[in-house]
Amino acid sequence: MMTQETIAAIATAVGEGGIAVIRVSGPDAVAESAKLFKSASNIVEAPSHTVHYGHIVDPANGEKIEEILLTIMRGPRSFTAEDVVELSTHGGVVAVKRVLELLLRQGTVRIAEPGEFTKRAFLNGRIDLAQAEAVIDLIRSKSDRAFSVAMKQAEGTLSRRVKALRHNLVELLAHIEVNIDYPEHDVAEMTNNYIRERSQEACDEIDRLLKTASEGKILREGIMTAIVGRPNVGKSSLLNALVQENKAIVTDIPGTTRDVIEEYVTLGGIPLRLLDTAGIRETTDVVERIGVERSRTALEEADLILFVVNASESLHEDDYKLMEELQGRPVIVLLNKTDLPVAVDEGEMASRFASGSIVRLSVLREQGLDQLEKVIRGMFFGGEIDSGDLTYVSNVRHIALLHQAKQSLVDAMEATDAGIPIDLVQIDVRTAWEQLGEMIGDSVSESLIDQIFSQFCLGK
Ligand SMILES: Nc1nc2c(c(=O)[nH]1)N(C=O)[C@@H](CNc1ccc(C(=O)N[C@@H](CCC(=O)O)C(=O)O)cc1)CN2
Ligand SMILES: Nc1nc2c(ncn2[C@@H]2O[C@H](COP(=O)(O)OP(=O)(O)OP(=O)(O)O)[C@@H](O)[C@H]2O)c(=O)[nH]1
Ligand SMILES: [Mg+2]
Repeated sequence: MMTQETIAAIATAVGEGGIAVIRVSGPDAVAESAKLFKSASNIVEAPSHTVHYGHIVDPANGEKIEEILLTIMRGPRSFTAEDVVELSTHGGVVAVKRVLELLLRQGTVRIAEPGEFTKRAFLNGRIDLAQAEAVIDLIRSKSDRAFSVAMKQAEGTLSRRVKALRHNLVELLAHIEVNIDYPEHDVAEMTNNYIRERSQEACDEIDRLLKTASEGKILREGIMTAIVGRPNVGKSSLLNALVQENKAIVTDIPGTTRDVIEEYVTLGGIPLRLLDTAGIRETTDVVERIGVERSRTALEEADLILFVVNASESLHEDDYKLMEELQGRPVIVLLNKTDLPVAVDEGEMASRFASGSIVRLSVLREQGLDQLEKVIRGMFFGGEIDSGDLTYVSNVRHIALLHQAKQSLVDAMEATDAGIPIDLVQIDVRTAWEQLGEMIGDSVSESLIDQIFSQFCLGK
């Protein structure tokens, strides 16, 4: 599906900068650029992957417009797998626009749609759909880790696992096919076992991929972590210690924090979206009561709750009330102020919460924060965040397809168990194979492709 039109766009962000780059791709990229380019080198003849110094000149009147560097990459060894020319102009909005206008004025070059360069890389078979989608994630990633994950996917790690899965399903399909053609009663049971085993294996791999989805979301957006507890136990002090800055006001007056304070912090490689909340207690103060309501909302929405208790006092009625609400939630109990004599009944806490989730802390002395970090890592990644192949399914489209493929395989296994003829079972397996294919862009509709690439920015 080779495209014939030549397209151009500004590839760098619009605004002031050192340089700006115009990218041109398509069969006329070199010839059309050459019409505007005055240089010691003849770029029509120049070899691929060479850079040339020269000027952009308006062919209408010979006026020198810009001093540029021009790069040639001939297809298929280019980003789009077509002939690509990049013109780097001086930064700033005016110069780059004038050069682009000159290129477009000639008639055969048109402005690219958002994502069209990457779309061509896909249509020309240089990358698959999952890789192309990762390019969007690359651009949007806001943390080093999210970037590394997207980079891996752009390199094809997810695609390889999906392809391996499909390869196994093709083998299974072939096996079933043989049995449809030569049905022998005594091998039927063996075939059924084989279908069950292979489908189960595929389901297990899909589950592993799906498990990475929630971890992937956490890596991109941070674990929503609410710091809760009754007033004056040291919640704001904890926030400040974790972000290593005095973001929240700390005083010894109960009810200091009135509104939810939000900060991002990376703890042992795990991004947290920390919410410091107003101490939860019954109160008649109107402002404080609104704050307490906001604390409750944060508590309800949190992925992780840091429940702070003042260990130097015995448990308070407000603590008991809160503990009731925390039942069944992902909680880490922080016994704070352990620099003071401990009065809280630790045995009682241990009977209410899993022992691994109780951490002794002194925010004042900065003690116990490393233990907190360990517990968080353990809870979310089984302590394995730094290892693994960095495959994270992040895209909602991929997640939906994985769920569908898994369901098709479950259908196949159930059909087998129910003694349904294997040519019908085969249909379910084939459906799973097709659904996985859609992840990497096998058999996807044109409108879906358009929709995916329209999310890109101009010039990508
Ligand atoms: N100037 C410039 N910088 C850029 C890009 C670009 O397009 N232009 N990229 C745009 O995103 C990124 C680099 N990505 C690229 C990926 C593949 C190919 C490419 O030409 N691949 C060919 C040839 C490889 C080779 O010569 O060995 C291929 O894979 O077939 C180029 C850029 C980041 N920096
Ligand atoms: N001794 C001791 N004091 C602490 C510790 N952590 C915090 N404090 C003190 O406890 C008091 C209350 O701290 P905050 O961080 O404001 O408490 P809070 O839970 O945010 O309180 P509210 O915002 O009112 O709900 C301050 O005087 C802190 O200095 C600790 O580990 N040990
Ligand atoms: Mg506070």
